[in-house]
Amino acid sequence: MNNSLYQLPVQIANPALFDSRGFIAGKWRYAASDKTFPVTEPSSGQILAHCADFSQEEFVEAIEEADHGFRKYFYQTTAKQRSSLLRKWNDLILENLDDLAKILSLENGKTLSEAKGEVAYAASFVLWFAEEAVRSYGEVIPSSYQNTTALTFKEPVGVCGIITPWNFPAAMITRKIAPAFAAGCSVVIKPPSETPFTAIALVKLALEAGLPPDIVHVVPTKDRNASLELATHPKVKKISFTGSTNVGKMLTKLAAGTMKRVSMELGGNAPFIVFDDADIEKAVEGALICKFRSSGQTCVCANRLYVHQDVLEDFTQRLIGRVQSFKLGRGIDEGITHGPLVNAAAVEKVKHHVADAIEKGGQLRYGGAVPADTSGYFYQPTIITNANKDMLLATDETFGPLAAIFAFSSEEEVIEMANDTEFGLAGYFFSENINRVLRVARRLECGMLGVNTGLISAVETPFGGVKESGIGREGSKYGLGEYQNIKAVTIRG
Ligand SMILES: NC(=O)c1ccc[n+]([C@@H]2O[C@H](COP(=O)([O-])OP(=O)(O)OC[C@H]3O[C@@H](n4cnc5c(N)ncnc54)[C@H](O)[C@@H]3O)[C@@H](O)[C@H]2O)c1
Ligand SMILES: O=CCCC(=O)O
Repeated sequence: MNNSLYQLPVQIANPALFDSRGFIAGKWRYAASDKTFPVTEPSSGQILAHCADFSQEEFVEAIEEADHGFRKYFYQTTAKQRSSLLRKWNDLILENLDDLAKILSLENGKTLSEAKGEVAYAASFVLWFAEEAVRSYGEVIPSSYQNTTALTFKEPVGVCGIITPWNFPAAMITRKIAPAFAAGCSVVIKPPSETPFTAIALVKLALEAGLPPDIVHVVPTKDRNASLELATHPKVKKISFTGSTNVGKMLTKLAAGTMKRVSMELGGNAPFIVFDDADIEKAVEGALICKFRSSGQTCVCANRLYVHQDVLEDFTQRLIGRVQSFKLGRGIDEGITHGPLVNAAAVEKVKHHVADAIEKGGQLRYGGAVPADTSGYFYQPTIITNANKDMLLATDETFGPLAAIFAFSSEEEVIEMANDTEFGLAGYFFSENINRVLRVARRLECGMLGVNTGLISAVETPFGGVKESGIGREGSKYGLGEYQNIKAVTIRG
């Protein structure tokens, strides 16, 4: 029998990549209890496969083994050795890009071209941190004591607990574990239960690249309490989480019990501002990317579109014109531009936000319903104007294909509206006036800003938020330091 409890509904060149087992203590295995959980294909609502469902005891086993592997030898590997393993892993990901993208598209629902883009994006973190690994320098500090030298060493933090969301099943994992390996850490990964198979496939390739078996563990589970071991076990020295703000806060509180390092990449509520001096065509292009990418299910998706009253109708008409050409359908099928939402609850949330907005005075300009002829978790791309701050969508991340357009009349007013949120992940604005660009860029409260673009994600750019959108930065030259401790060494004589 295939290692998966089901066969994939499409052919892949390397069938061994699709596996429903976890990898703990050097072995691919099912849970000791034989428990599994179903994983659904969002495009059809049908079960894709069942995945091994591990217990708290199995998390403890993985953590202890990861600690052992870290101490035994990974800590002592050279940066060059780790860099070369990461390079091999990057090559294998790219060689298997088509297969990984198919697995990802099936379990997540995103289109095959989006899935291929994500796998390439995921690989870019592996290559980046292969390069960073060998350029991680300590310092010599001028000491204030006579005849004394002060130095810093950068050391791996140790075992890292990794918890990631379903919306980027590949990239959210590599953005964490590539810098962890580059620094010399070991990892225990709890992949999202909606999309565990991409993570499992990536770990298979990491092992094939030569990463030592006892420093990488992937432990799927549907039992949230079991995975909390990653936030409480004293041998875990760092927890790196991407997901919703509420869960991030809960994990941070638990991690405080043993003073773990934390990286928290949390929810957003991105403002997207179109000033009256903007290039409207550019703004529409930006909105298509950052509102409707992955059907609105990215943490950096625009959630509130603020458009100056003088250009509002022009912008809205042009946006409707472009959205009309979207082709909704099964992500993996040819010609589809937009896939489904992840599950029925996600569809219900969009429905609820749309109904609430209409009840509070919003004007439905496009979409606004579940398409009649689909069986999966679909919702039409939807555009609502006359949005206001009392609507749920003003404060709560919709995480779906709903573009809510608010009118504004002055720069001062829109900055206040944009900053009126506890979140601060991404923001976007469009203006052709350089003075305004610099002024507004300084005043918007967020970790990442797109100016005259809807595309901000790239390996070299620090990814992360302010306010309740998180702690820490991923990717870029800052990402490696999140997995390192700085040790100060003062030498007399
Ligand atoms: N800032 C970023 O980089 C970033 C990136 C992607 C997604 N996100 C955010 O993630 C959210 C969407 O993802 P989601 O719905 O998977 O988030 P989520 O918080 O529900 O789940 C994220 C992960 O945490 C696990 N989890 C959920 N509840 C848990 C609990 N009580 N105990 C232990 N583990 C638990 C999930 O199984 C999953 O692996 C959005 O808010 C989005 O903005 C942020
Ligand atoms: O969903 C959030 C992460 C997506 C990205 O890195 O662009």
